[in-house]
Amino acid sequence: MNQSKEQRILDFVLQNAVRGDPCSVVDTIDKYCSQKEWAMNVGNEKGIILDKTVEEVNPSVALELGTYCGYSAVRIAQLLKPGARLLTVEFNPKFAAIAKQMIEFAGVHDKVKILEGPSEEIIPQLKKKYEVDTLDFVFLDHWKDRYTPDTILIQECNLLRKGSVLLADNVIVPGAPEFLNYIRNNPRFQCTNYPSHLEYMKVKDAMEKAVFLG
Ligand SMILES: O=C(NC/C=C/[C@H]1O[C@@H](Sc2ccncc2)[C@H](O)[C@@H]1O)c1cc([N+](=O)[O-])cc(O)c1O
Ligand SMILES: [Mg+2]
Repeated sequence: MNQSKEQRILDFVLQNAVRGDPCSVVDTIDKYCSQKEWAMNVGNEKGIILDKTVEEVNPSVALELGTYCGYSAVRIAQLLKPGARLLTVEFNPKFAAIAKQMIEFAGVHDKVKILEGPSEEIIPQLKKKYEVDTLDFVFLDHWKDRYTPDTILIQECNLLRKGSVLLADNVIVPGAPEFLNYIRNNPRFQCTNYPSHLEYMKVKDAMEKAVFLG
C-alpha cells in the first residue's frame, strides 16, 4: 500500500533527526519539505513569529487547532515552562497518529496532549473533560473557514481571559478574510498583523495576532 506524504515526512525525521531534540525535528521537517515535498507546516519564517509570540505570552495552557504532522506542536512545546501544557486538536486519525509519533520522537510528549476530533466538538469539552480554566494562548492553523466559528465558540465557552492571545496562520494564503473582518472589527480584540511568506515558498502570507481585552 503506497505511503502518504505525511508518513514519508515522519520516516525522514525518524531516520535523520536526533531523538529527544525538538530543534532537530523541526529543522529536519523543514529540510524535507523545502527540498523534497511541500507540506503545510507553519515553516521556519512564520515559525519564528510563532516562537516569539509563545515566548511573550509564556502560556500555562495553550491550545492548537490543526495538529497535522505535529511541527508547530513541537515548536510550541519546546518553549513551554515546566508544568505548562499544549492541547492540540486534530480530527484526521491518520494525521493524529503521525503527529503522536513525531511529538514522542521529539521528546515533548509530556507537555503535549493530542485531542482527536473536530474542534467544534472538542472546544466545549475543554473545561470539564480536559480540566481547562482559561486558555492563555490559541494557535489557529486548521480549516480556514473554521477560524471565525471556533473563535466565537471559544468565547461562548468562557475560555478566554483578559490578555489571552490568539495567533492565526495563513490570513493571506490560503486566506481567512471572514476571520480578519470579524476579529479586526471586534472591539474585544486588539489585532496586529505580521507579514511573512507561505512556508517554503516566496508567496506572501501573514499571521494575525489578536489579544482578548476581556
Ligand atoms: O489548509 C491549510 N491548513 C488546513 C489544516 C488542516 C489541519 O487541521 C485538520 S482540520 C481540523 C482540525 C481540527 N478540527 C477541525 C478540523 C486537518 O486534518 C489538518 O491536519 C493550509 C494550506 C496552506 N496552503 O498553502 O495551501 C498553507 C497552510 O499553512 C495551511 O495551514
Ligand atoms: Mg497553516
